[in-house]
Amino acid sequence: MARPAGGVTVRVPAKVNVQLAVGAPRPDGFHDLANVFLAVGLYDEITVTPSDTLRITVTGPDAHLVPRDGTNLAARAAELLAARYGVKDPGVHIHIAKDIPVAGGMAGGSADGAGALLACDALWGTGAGRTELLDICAELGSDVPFSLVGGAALGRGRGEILTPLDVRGVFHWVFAPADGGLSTPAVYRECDRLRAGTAVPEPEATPQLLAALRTGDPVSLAAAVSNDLQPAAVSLRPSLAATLEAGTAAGALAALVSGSGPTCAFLAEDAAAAERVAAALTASGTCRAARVAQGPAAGATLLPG
Ligand SMILES: C[C@@](CO)(OP(=O)(O)O)[C@H](O)COP(=O)(O)OP(=O)(O)OC[C@H]1O[C@@H](n2ccc(N)nc2=O)[C@H](O)[C@@H]1O
Ligand SMILES: Nc1ncnc2c1ncn2[C@@H]1O[C@H](COP(=O)(O)OP(=O)(O)O)[C@@H](O)[C@H]1O
Repeated sequence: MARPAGGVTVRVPAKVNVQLAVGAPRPDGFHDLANVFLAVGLYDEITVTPSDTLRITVTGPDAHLVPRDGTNLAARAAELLAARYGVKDPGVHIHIAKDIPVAGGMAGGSADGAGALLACDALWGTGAGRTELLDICAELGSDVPFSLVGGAALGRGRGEILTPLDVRGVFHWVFAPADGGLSTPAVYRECDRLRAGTAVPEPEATPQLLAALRTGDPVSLAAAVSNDLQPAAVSLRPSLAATLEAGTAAGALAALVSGSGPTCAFLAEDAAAAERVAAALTASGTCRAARVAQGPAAGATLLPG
């Protein structure tokens, strides 16, 4: 389906967590993190046009899995912005062209929240500054601020307190979405269950990982990636072990679960190696699909016209 005419369109990337260090549960139910985000070139496009009421439409392979009601993060973003700035006619048609796997650990819902916020700000001329937009993003969800800024960043707190990171060059990735998603709160609960009775250290980004990003060396990055949620995701979805193994056997430098999963992420030496890993994963039958993408990618971006 073509983009609805006469609107404002924003393109927003997915993310992979190259390190996800998870602390002990906090009294508010969240976990303190050292969350090293890398935005990657798989995108949702959010188009907003004036309408009498709030209306959501979605296209794309996973469209049927996306809520069309007020729980959609894009709808919540529009409502929060309108309430904060006293927008007189906040009716809006939000169209989501969805390419990011749903409930896949790649922050697709967060991308749509950040995208709708930026698009509505432009449509309504609210003139919210970067700080105000980031503040609304943090209210929408822990990962939403990163979807707005993109690139690479260290997320502290519950992931919403961002420090941009230097990255040299591009890293070549393969992403293997699974059939069916995993619930983020359920994966954090499983992580707590698996670690019950053990001392959980304060989460810290490792110097080796940050150095690997700065030098742009995929072999160094592969040696440093880690995800504390991976054992929990594999515990809830044991078939992920076969997907990870298939990517490693195909020559990936590193294989890890993306965030809370179930999408598996594979780091490759270069573009040609990524294509080979993707082909082998597709042929292995251990995942729904396999797609190459590069990171870092730019954050939420207004598209011309
Ligand atoms: C795991 C991560 C890694 O980047 O991403 P996904 O894999 O979901 O994409 C994030 O921490 C997901 O962030 P996000 O999806 O924005 O979570 P939120 O809406 O803020 O929170 C949903 C639920 O996840 C749990 N949660 C989230 C963040 C955090 N630091 N600690 C938590 O325990 C809580 O149970 C919370 O109620
Ligand atoms: N715009 C949206 N796109 C996808 N899912 C959304 C959206 N808004 C709310 N959700 C809800 O958020 C859940 C998590 O979706 P998503 O952000 O894609 O995954 P993850 O948190 O694993 O990165 C979905 O199962 C869905 O119920």
